[in-house]
Amino acid sequence: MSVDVVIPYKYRKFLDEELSLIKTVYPEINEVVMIRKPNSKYYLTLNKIDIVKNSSSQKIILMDRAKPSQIINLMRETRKEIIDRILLILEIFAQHAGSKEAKLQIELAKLKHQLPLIKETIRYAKLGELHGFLGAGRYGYEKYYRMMREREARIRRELEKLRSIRSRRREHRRQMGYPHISIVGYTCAGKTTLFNRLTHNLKPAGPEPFTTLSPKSSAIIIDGLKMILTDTVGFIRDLPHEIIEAFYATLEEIIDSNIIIHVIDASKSSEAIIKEMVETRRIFERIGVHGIPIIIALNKIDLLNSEEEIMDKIRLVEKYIDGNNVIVPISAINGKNIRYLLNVLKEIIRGYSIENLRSKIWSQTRQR
Ligand SMILES: Nc1nc2c(ncn2[C@@H]2O[C@H](COP(=O)(O)OP(=O)(O)OP(=O)(O)O)[C@@H](O)[C@H]2O)c(=O)[nH]1
Repeated sequence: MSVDVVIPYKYRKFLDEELSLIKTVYPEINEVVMIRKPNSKYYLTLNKIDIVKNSSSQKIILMDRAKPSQIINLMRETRKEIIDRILLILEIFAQHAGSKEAKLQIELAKLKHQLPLIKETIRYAKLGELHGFLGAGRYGYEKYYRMMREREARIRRELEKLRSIRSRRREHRRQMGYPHISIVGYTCAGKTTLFNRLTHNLKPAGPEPFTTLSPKSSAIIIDGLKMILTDTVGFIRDLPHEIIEAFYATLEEIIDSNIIIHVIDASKSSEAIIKEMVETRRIFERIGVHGIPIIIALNKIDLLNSEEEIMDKIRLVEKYIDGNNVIVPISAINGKNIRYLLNVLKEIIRGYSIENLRSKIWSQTRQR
């Protein structure tokens, strides 16, 4: 099924990234419409409405947040289904949801996101403004709304139960005294590939975003030192706060880590890398990551053309880190520098200071 895409002008620099997100669910994109200033009633301006109205697609992907009233008006005007950016991300999550917890979290986020829209639909129905398309009747919507609220309460209770089981499991791990390492980073940075390399596990790793949805942990032993490694869900630029909240249990693991491995795709442009560093820091602040040593795994160096290019990327990232961070350039796919990475992990766990480590790594990197 082909779709039309509406992208606010502010995202023009990330057009490729936004389109690749969409393509993971809807491979066939028909029209791409850029919007400078949304129309207060329809979100789209009237001449842009004509473009999507006359296209052959049945759905419009609106890569922004729109008011419920704007969505309903646009649906009425175009007679097409509207999927906004949050719903799209939830659809991508749903494609990869493995655990029961992840599935419930997605459903909860979806319900929470749709409730205001249903409420607005009821308001319109009460005003008698929804004839024909969307005009399923006020009582139908009210019943649906009540059902959704009940389902929401049930999911919350279930999630609470699952969360406490998981925190008991974490507590157990802590009591066993094993250090906990979380692998975090943007979607498609190579987290799962690195996790697989470090644990020799076989987990799905693919070019499409969000291959990892529920936290997966595995024990690894480096020179007799046992530690627990966890692969986490991928971050996304402008991650909607509704999703942060819904995925709190997943991200919770990060706060409890002794060390964080932040995987960055070094083959991206400098601008994209800086944006990701800044955004990741914001996410860390939001979920309460403080004082945890962070290893920046500058991944995919096999895609860079020369040692100089690798050094350039290291220098770039260095400008955005603090004293608690150390950079290790790696290739998760061919294993380059993985031994360095393991050594750094080991040294941090043994109490080696990041400052000392940093100069050691630098000299090793230069000698390669
Ligand atoms: N060239 C190259 N490709 C890599 C490397 N590491 C990962 N990839 C590729 O990058 C893509 C994404 O890798 P994943 O490991 O699934 O990425 P992820 O960060 O776990 O992604 P999400 O689960 O979506 O958050 C896959 O096609 C990998 O094969 C690397 O070191 N070099």
